[in-house]
Amino acid sequence: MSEVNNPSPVITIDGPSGSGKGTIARLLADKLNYALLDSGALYRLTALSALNREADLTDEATLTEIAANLDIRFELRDGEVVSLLEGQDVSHDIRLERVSMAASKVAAMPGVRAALLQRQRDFRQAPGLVADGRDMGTTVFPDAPVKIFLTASAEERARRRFEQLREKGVSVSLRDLLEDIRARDARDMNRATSPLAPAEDAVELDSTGVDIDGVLQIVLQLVRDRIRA
Ligand SMILES: Nc1ncnc2c1ncn2[C@@H]1O[C@H](COP(=O)(O)OP(=O)(O)OP(=O)(O)O)[C@@H](O)[C@H]1O
Ligand SMILES: Nc1ccn([C@H]2C[C@H](O)[C@@H](COP(=O)(O)O)O2)c(=O)n1
Repeated sequence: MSEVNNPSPVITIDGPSGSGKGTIARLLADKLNYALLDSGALYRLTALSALNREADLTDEATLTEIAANLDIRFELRDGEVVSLLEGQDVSHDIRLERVSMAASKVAAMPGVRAALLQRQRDFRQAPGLVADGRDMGTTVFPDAPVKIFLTASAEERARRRFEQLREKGVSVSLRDLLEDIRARDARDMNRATSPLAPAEDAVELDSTGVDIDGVLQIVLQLVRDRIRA
C-alpha cells in the first residue's frame, strides 16, 4: 500500500509547559525507533531569530516572514538533538527565559503558525513519528492514531522546573516559576488560533505524583493497544 493511503503512524503528545511532554516524547521515540518532532523548538527558533534581528515582536507580518524563511536544522550529536539556526548551534540559547517568553508571544500569531505548519508535517516518516507540542493532535496531525494530552498540576510543574533549574545551578524562586507557568498556560489556552486543548479523541493523562517511568509505561500500553495490537 502507498505511503499516501497508509501514512506512517504519529503519536501526538500535547499539554501545558512542564507536564513532561518532551521527556516522554524522547523516551518513546527511542523505544520505538520513531522520529521525533519537538514543535516548541520551531517557535523558539522563530523567536530567537526575531530577537537576533531586533524585530518588533508585535509585528505579525515580519514574524511570519521570519518563520517562513527560517534556516534551521536539527542534528543528532552524541544522542542529543542539536538545534542549528543559520548553521550556529543555538540549543542552549533557545531555552533562555527571554526566548521562552518571546516564543509564547510569536506562537499566538496565526501567520506564524500557518508558516510553520507544513514544516512540522514534513517530520512524518517511516516507521513513525512522536510529535510533542500544544496542537499536534488538534491541528498538525489530526489523523494521528494515538493522541495523548499530558497534564500535571501547576504546582507540580513549577516544582519540576525548579528542580531542573537547580540541577543546572540556576537560582530562581518557586513562586516566580509558578506565576510564570500560570501566565504561559493562560496565553497558550486563550489564543484564538490552535489554543492548547485536548483533541476530542485524545487520552488525558494527569502525571501529578506519577514518576517518569510510570508515565512511560502507561503511554507504551496505549501505543500497543492502538498501533501494535
Ligand atoms: N512524571 C514526572 N515526574 C517527575 N518529573 C518529571 C516528570 N515528567 C517530567 N519531569 C521533569 O519535569 C521537567 C520538565 O519536563 P519536560 O521538559 O519534559 O516538560 P515539557 O512538558 O516538555 O515542558 P515545555 O513544554 O516547557 O518544554 C524535567 O526536568 C523532567 O525531567
Ligand atoms: N505546537 C506548539 C508548540 C509550542 N508552542 C508554544 C508554547 C510555548 O509558549 C512555546 C515554546 O514551547 P515549549 O518548547 O515550551 O514546548 O511555543 C505552541 O504554541 N504550539
